[in-house]
Amino acid sequence: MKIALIGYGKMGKTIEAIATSRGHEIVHRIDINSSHLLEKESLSQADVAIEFTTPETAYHNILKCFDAGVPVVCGTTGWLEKLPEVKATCLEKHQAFLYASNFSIGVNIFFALNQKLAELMAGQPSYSVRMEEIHHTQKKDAPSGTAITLAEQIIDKIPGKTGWVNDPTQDASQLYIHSKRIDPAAGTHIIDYHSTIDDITITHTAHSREGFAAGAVTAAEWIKGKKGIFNMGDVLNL
Ligand SMILES: NC(=O)C1=CN([C@@H]2O[C@H](COP(=O)(O)OP(=O)(O)OC[C@H]3O[C@@H](n4cnc5c(N)ncnc54)[C@H](O)[C@@H]3O)[C@@H](O)[C@H]2O)C=CC1
Ligand SMILES: O=C(O)C1=N[C@H](C(=O)O)C[C@H](O)C1
Repeated sequence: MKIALIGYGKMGKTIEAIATSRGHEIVHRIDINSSHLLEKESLSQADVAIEFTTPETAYHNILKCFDAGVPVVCGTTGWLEKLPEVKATCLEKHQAFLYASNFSIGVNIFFALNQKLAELMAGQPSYSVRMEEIHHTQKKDAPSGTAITLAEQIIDKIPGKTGWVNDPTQDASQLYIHSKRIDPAAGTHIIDYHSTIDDITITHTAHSREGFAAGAVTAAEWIKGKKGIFNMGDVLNL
C-alpha cells in the first residue's frame, strides 16, 4: 500500500518504521516545510494518508485529502470543535475518514472497561470520580484527546455529570481532569472513583508510541478502498 505521511514528527517517524516493516511504501513525508505536497497531484499518488500534525493544521490537511480523493486516518488531537464539519464534508464529498483519539489496542480495550465501570458506578452516589492524564512536555493540547474520550463516556453514564473541566473545581456537575506534563511519559490515563470506604482505580500506561503507530497502520490497511466515516471500534470489532 502507498502511504502519504502528513506530519513527520515523533508519530510520523514511528508510523514510518512500522509501515515499512509491514511492506508498505511511504510515498510522501509531509511536514511544515513541505506543505506543497498536500496538493491534489501529489496526494493522489497515495492509497491512504495518515495525519498526525498539530491542532491548528489537522482540519485543513484533512480537507486536502478529501479534495485529492484519498482516504484519511487522523490521530491529531486538540481540534475536535471542527469534527462535525469534517464529518459532514466527508459524507458530502463521498470520501473516507477515520479519527481516533488513541489508536492503541490497549486504550481501546480501556475505553470498553471505562464504559462498563461507569455503568456500574452510575447507581453509587457515595463515590466521586476524577481523572488524571500524564504526557511529555512537548504535548500541545490539554487535556489529552484520550482523556476527553474517557470523560465523555463517564459523563454519558454518571447521573449529574454534565461536563469536564481541566482545573480543580467544587462544582460536582463537572468531571475534573488533572493534566500533568512529565518527560518522557508516552501517555498515562487514570480514572479514580473515591468514597470514604474505598477507592476503585483503573490505569492505562503506554510504554512507548509503538502501540499508537501500529494501530494507525492497521487502520490505514483497513480503510483502503472504503467510503464513509469510521472509528477504531470498527477496525478492532470492539
Ligand atoms: N491518536 C493517537 O493515537 C495519538 C495521537 N497523537 C497526536 O498526534 C499529534 C502529533 O503528535 P507528535 O507526532 O508527537 O507531534 P510532533 O510535534 O512530534 O510532530 C508534529 C509534526 O507535524 C508537522 N506539521 C506541523 N504543521 C504541519 C502542516 N501544516 N502540514 C504537515 N505537517 C505539519 C511538524 O513539522 C511535525 O513534524 C498530536 O496532536 C498528538 O496529540 C500522538 C500520539 C498518539
Ligand atoms: O500527544 C501524545 O503524545 C498523545 N496524544 C494522544 C492524546 O492526546 O490522547 C494519544 C496518546 O495519549 C499520546
